Amino acid sequence: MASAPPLYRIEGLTKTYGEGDAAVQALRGVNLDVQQSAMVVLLGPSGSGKSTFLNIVGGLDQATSGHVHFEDIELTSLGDHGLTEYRRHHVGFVFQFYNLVASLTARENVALITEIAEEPMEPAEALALVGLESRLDHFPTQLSGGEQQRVAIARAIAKRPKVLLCDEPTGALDSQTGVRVLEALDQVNRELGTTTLLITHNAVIAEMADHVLRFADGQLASSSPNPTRRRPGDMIW
Ligand SMILES: Nc1ncnc2c1ncn2[C@@H]1O[C@H](COP(=O)(O)OP(=O)(O)OP(=O)(O)O)[C@@H](O)[C@H]1O
Repeated sequence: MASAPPLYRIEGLTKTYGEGDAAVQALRGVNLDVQQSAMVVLLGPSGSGKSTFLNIVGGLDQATSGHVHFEDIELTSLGDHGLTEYRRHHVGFVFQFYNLVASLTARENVALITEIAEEPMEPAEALALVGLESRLDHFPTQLSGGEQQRVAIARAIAKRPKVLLCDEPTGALDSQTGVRVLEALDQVNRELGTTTLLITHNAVIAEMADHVLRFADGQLASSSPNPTRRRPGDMIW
């Protein structure tokens, strides 16, 4: 049986910030296919281009040259309106800081997104998927950092995006709390098949990936499948 086509096909991607003497080449020609439903972990030193790459793939930033094909859409040919539509329909984001609305409960924070989505999950269902079924009516200040991050994940996946892009989602958390957050991402990837790209500085986290990308100096230094994908709870920090 033929394998499914990749979700993303990325060719010759470059990004230069600024001009002349001040120009910074953040990406210098990245070529990559991302398979449907994969859990992909991105590693690399600070400044190697990971966030720039994720921001372009997520339609938050424009490439300088090259192509990003998402299914039959070529992101690099879209203007601001097209990129906004792409993000709205297909992409969920999780960042290091959770950006929850302090005056709203967990359920209400998730509902903010489901109100504008086409076929969203019930907020309670999204929160149950990340293990927060008993925290629906808690406010952010009544939740731990890890629980707040799991609300942010529920909010990102409640619109059933094809892709979940996570930039240092455990960066502000201790390792035990971080593992619970990674378990939530692992669960979402396995149950919903949401293709997930996750940036981290912690190389151990690569053990939960199907595929590991290592960035160095704006290029992909390596792109390798992981022989055994571990559950986050089985990873040793
Ligand atoms: N908006 C910007 N304007 C100018 N330069 C930028 C901008 N964003 C990123 N850069 C530069 O591009 C390069 C790549 O940055 P990027 O944030 O993608 O790296 P990173 O691998 O995600 O780093 P970190 O792990 O520290 O987040 C760096 O040299 C950075 O200083």
